[in-house]
Amino acid sequence: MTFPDAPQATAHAKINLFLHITGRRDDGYHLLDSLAVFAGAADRITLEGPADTMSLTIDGPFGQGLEADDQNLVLRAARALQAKAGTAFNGLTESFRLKLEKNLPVSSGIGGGSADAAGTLRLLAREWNADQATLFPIAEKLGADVPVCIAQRPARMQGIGEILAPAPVLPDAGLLLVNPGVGVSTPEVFRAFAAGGGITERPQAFLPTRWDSAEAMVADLNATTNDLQAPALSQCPVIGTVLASIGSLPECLLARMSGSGATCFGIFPNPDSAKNAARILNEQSARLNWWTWAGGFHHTGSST
Ligand SMILES: C[C@@](CO)(OP(=O)(O)O)[C@H](O)COP(=O)(O)OP(=O)(O)OC[C@H]1O[C@@H](n2ccc(N)nc2=O)[C@H](O)[C@@H]1O
Ligand SMILES: Nc1ncnc2c1ncn2[C@@H]1O[C@H](COP(=O)(O)OP(=O)(O)O)[C@@H](O)[C@H]1O
Repeated sequence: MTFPDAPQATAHAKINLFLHITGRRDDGYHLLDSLAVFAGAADRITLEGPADTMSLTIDGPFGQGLEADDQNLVLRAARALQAKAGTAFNGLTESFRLKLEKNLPVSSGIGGGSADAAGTLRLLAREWNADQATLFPIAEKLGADVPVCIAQRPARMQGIGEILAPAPVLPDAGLLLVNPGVGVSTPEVFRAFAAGGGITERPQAFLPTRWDSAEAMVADLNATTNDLQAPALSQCPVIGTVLASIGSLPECLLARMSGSGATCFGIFPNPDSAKNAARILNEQSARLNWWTWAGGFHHTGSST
């Protein structure tokens, strides 16, 4: 049982509105230029109580198939912060029973695991009075997407994700997320990208300081792309069906894949038009058992 006032963190889905690959480091990691934003859809992490060692239980619609083992990003984040900033009593570092409510599909290009790691760091930082400067080096080691998930605010991501620059203030647009239930491996998609010819030389994308409407945002996004979409599609052809389905919905302004896939998003004039589109898509594709979510952005303003 979870107590109503148990400390909790929400771990919001990250969406790459565009993703350009600009180079490659000597260690093989790809350099990116990407606009990362956050959707209302979220996992939830709860600190259920004290324990002798860090422990984790998982529930929620996508909890099955995700192990609560040492590799889980919640436990890895908890232990990494514990080692740096944990409070000790009688010679023992404080540990907790953690619970993860997994609402976001796994390995799906919306950074659910990264968001969980960042949410766990925020939650435990409150318990142990750790500041953001302590969290960042830990976040970077946990994964390329974890730093942007700390603030969960729109940011332009560069480097491999560790360089965060201000993003435009977002409009109150509608967002539809659709995942066809097929997990996609991020390293394999990057490998397919490299095998398919690699980097396209192009001028850096222009981004204004704000967008006042979904239409203005989409006008600029139309000059960008997701470089991982074609390689992901070659590995997982159903992504093409998802993109075509989103693009055919009423009032859809843009249909694109997020991250390394397979989740795709649609941009709509406002959250209600996105919810209406989701209702129509769910009726059309009920037999396919796709995961859908519709609403708005989590935060519209950048933190940097
Ligand atoms: C592609 C992106 C875009 O936001 O999102 P997702 O599809 O994961 O949501 C991220 O860069 C993914 O970040 P993240 O999922 O944290 O990746 P990591 O665990 O650090 O890396 C997994 C593997 O992907 C490859 N990788 C990852 C990031 C990067 N910039 N270049 C890479 O080549 C590497 O082979 C690495 O071993
Ligand atoms: N709490 C977690 N949630 C999701 N995936 C996790 C978690 N902990 C570890 N993982 C592992 O991290 C990998 C990437 O997961 P995820 O962040 O969902 O992918 P993506 O960034 O593509 O959406 C998967 O192989 C998964 O097994």
